Amino acid sequence: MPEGSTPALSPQGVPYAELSHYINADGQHIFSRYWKPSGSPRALMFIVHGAGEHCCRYDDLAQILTALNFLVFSHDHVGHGQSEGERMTIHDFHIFVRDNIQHLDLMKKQYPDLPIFMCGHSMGGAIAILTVDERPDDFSGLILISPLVLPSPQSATSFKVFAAKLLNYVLPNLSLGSIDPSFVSRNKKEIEAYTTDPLVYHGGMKVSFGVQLLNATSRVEKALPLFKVPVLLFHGTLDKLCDIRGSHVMIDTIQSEEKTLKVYEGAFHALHKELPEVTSSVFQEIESWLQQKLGGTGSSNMV
Ligand SMILES: O=C(c1ccc2nc(C3CCCCC3)oc2c1)N1CC(N2CCN(c3ncccn3)CC2)C1
Repeated sequence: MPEGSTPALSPQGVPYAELSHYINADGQHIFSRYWKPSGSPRALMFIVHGAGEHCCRYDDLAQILTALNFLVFSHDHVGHGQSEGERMTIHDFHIFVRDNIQHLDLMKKQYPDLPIFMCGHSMGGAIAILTVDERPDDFSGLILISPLVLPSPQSATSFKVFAAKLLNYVLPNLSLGSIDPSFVSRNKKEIEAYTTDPLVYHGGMKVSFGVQLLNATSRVEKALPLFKVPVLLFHGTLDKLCDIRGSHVMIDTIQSEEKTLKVYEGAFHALHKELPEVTSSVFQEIESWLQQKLGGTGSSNMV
């Protein structure tokens, strides 16, 4: 460290020298996380978290994947968790995709011969779709948990969309309010864990961020007709944040030979943080789909 210079600190005041991270194209420190299997890895899994949360919330899923000898990696998007950047603020949604591709290339360099899968939740699902769309040959499969493909009709009526786009010019930092976690999961323990997590952003979503999410849904819609990578999709019928119709549109539009949509009756948005019977089913489905991808042939079905 040159004399006199102060060490770069995370938003929580931890020196980045003590944290795994990479530096993105804008010179921002992006906190990264790695879960390594005990043996030599047979594949890589890139986990992409959603808006307001952070990658360490995916430890449960990562543990299951390392038991399958996956090396799991992820990072906190700019403006999230332990990464730099104004909280939940982005002027171009593509920055999330750009940073994803940078991390992907770092891991490809380190593990050039391993197949790579990606798993995204909610906004992270949109980021994952757009990342795979840019690098289709880099991925052996994509897993999506309640992805943001279409906004829910409640949160994005045409009046609200029009108002948000207009407001974005005059009051981009105006809060649209924050998510009620009880709308997102029926699991009281998970709701408590989320609401007390200091790395989660509990502030309201800014108008400018909501507009970027809308832009993302338009980009995703354009990407679907040419999408060919194998997909495993999960969606709850009572998702109030990301409309399940988006997953139906996706499964009907993509050209992937192997595509599966698992619908969970009565389940809310965060399927990986839902009632135990839902979350364990999702994790079991992920396990068997990956085992089949790495060992058997693919198939296409919807249940
Ligand atoms: O990525 C999202 C997210 C959040 C808000 C959104 N609003 C939209 C609309 C808004 C209008 C314009 C079009 C898009 O999409 C969103 C996606 N995430 C991750 C999810 N969080 C919710 C809270 N979580 C939670 N809550 C309770 C228990 C466990 N986890 C973690 C996951 C929400």
